Amino acid sequence: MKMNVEIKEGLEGIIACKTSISRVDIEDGKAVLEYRGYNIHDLARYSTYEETAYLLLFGELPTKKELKAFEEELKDLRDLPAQIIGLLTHLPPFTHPMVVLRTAISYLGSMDKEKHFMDYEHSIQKAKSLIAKIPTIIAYFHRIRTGQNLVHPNPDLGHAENFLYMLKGEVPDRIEARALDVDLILHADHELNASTFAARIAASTLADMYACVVAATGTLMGPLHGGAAQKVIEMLREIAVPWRAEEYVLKKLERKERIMGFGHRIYRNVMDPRTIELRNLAKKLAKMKDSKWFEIAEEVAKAVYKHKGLLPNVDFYSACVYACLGIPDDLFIPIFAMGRIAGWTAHIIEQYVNNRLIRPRALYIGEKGKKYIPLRERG
Ligand SMILES: CC(=O)SCCNC(=O)CCNC(=O)[C@H](O)C(C)(C)COP(=O)(O)OP(=O)(O)OC[C@H]1O[C@@H](n2cnc3c(N)ncnc32)[C@H](O)[C@@H]1OP(=O)(O)O
Ligand SMILES: O=C([O-])CC(=O)C(=O)O
Repeated sequence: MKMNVEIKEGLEGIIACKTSISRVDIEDGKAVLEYRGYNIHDLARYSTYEETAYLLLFGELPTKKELKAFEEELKDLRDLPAQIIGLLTHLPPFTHPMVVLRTAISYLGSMDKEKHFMDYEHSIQKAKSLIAKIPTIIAYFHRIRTGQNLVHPNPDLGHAENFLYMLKGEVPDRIEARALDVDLILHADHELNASTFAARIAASTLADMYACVVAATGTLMGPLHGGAAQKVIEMLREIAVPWRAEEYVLKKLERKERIMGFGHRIYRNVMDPRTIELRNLAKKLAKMKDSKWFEIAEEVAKAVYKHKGLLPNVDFYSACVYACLGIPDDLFIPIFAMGRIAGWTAHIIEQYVNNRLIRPRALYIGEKGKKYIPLRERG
């Protein structure tokens, strides 16, 4: 390969596939995010997670009848096979819940005799099952590791509301349930982010859907991607009071350390549209719960902008939302996955339908043509 070939480190700006699932663009200096052509602000205002998941999977908003049927199907698929509950009780209680999720999804795959069927109907069925079961895996593991009885899914409750109910053992109030619902809508898809790309790479080899979702789950966990949300709350806890925020930020920047929840590959100098919605949610919840997290977060955001010119990303205010909802820190990334599963599965299906193996090239920069010296002569 020629040495003057241009390499885009981190594949920045490279168009790697076509998609009709979500669109991220900068138009007239403002960021636009649409799912299947619908603006994220409209979806956050009027939709539910179930409706948004339907939209991502099927490409159109459902009719009332279609939505009802979809919601009922998800409810029917919520509970876990006994083997998965067994797995959750056997994993060490200190296991990170993201590792638990990855392992449980892999186990679900081992139990699905039809996992190798990649046609549209089978794929949609697996997607529905994963969307329905991921909240139960997260909530059950949390109850098991904290020595509490399992709270089984409640068919009278919607997706987000039921998750909070299974996690905490009581039906959440309407505002809290809606806050999580909106958060899940906002996390449901984001074009070719790292975890979705990982899922599509796996799908391009015709790996089964569980294998693709395991690849995505492992990728989401990294702190430069979804893992940042947990790091954000750890940072806010360390700062503890709003007046310490600027000093904390300055010290981090002096040490050339990254401040979690800031910066984005696409939204360089424009606000991530999801951040606008999540900031409003975090503000409202902080007021309602008399929580300090929003106030500290605001001071951090001001300081990071003043000293580095960076804007908060989706992980920043979502961390405040989860903290105000009383969700344990290490469940922040699994909740991201609980939202993103709709996007991951839609992308896996899109990849299956129009597949070509994803296999880019690398420019070799190591030594060449070296003479092999047998071990006995190497000393
Ligand atoms: C759901 C999501 O995945 S959203 C992203 C979640 N991740 C985080 O919040 C982790 C913190 N953020 C980051 O590490 C980065 O901004 C990323 C990984 C999101 C994007 O990275 P890239 O697109 O590769 O940006 P890149 O690394 O080129 O950064 C450009 C400049 O901004 C700086 N920068 C970017 N993010 C940060 C940050 N969070 N804190 C401090 N400096 C930062 C870089 O050091 C670099 O500065 P320089 O030009 O002075 O060297
Ligand atoms: O798109 C990205 O690179 C990261 C992101 O915001 C997401 O996955 O939601």
